[in-house]
Amino acid sequence: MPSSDARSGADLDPVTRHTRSRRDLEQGIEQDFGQNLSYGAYLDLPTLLSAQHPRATPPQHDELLFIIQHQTTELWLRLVIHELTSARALLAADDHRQALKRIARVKHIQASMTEQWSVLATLTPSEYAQFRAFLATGSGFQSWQYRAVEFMLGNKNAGMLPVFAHDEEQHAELERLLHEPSLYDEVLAWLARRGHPIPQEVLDRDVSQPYEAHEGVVAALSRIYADPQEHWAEYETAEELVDLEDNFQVWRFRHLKTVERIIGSKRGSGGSSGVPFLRRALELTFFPELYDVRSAIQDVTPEGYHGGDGRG
Ligand code: HEM
Ligand SMILES: N[C@@H](CC(=O)c1ccccc1NC=O)C(=O)O
Repeated sequence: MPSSDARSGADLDPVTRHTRSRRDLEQGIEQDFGQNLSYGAYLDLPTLLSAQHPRATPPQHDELLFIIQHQTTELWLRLVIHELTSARALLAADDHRQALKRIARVKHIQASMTEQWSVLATLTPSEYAQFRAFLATGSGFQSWQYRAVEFMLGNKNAGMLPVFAHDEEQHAELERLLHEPSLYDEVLAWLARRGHPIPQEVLDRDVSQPYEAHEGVVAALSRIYADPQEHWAEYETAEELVDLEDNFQVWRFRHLKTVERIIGSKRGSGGSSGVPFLRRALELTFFPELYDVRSAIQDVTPEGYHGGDGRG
């Protein structure tokens, strides 16, 4: 009589479909980790899993959620920076195909980061109030990786640097990114190299300054959007950037709504007005002309159409 495990297939050899003995199983599984690199060592889990330090006294059950939510976001941001750094370099080397591959991955990471807000949304205002005071003046304002991503995408704001003055390395890294071309600067330079009429003053701009929209860029993009088939690489790249910005805004919006339901209209621990400050950030745009071009696209009208109420 076969065991119920064997009947369900759980203990069958996947190749021979014969029942595996306990000894077979034990032989197949690596048990001597003295010589080989183990799972935990490769991933440095001892470091990762000993990096959660709740501060509230008496201890509060929900503080671990708060810490892990931030740490997972910071891990994803680390990968976003890695991918965007590569995407920018690939574009500078005229390899837009590989750059798009990097951007595709960033879009999936963003989706995951956004989805993750639902975990934090299980934190009620009463639960957060039990440990909020222990966070003192800590705030997302001080996330240098977040600021790095903002700079890389093109939201250059030198006013954010003093926040990192206490950490020489982080400050220097952000200062470096501030003076490097953003992803958008690289895309515009790439378009120019492909023969699109990007104004010289845009190509020569001081990249450490906030980007300002230029009519000449809207005109260049209008040609691309008027004939996608003819300019497919440029058109596809432009739409990928719009996806990136769209995803970023959805993340910002979910942050805002989560904050709203947890602290209401309290001021932020980082010194801002809180929800009104986060709401203003929704008006920021990384790639202004990619939105402007949308209103410049001519609607195709049916033959013989002379305007009116849509009934011809
Ligand atoms: C209970 C949860 C949270 C609350 C109440 C909250 C609240 C706030 C507030 C009020 C601000 C404005 C700055 C300030 O005055 O502090 C802010 C900024 C920020 N928060 Fe959060 N936050 C929460 C969770 C998170 C999480 C999980 C992350 C992920 C890393 C995060 C990342 C950020 C970032 C990056 C900023 C700066 C945004 C910018 O400069 O545009 N926050 N947060
Ligand atoms: N700004 C939040 C505090 C906060 O969220 C926070 C505190 C310490 C470390 C990270 C934080 N996350 C994001 O802003 C608040 O005002 O409650």
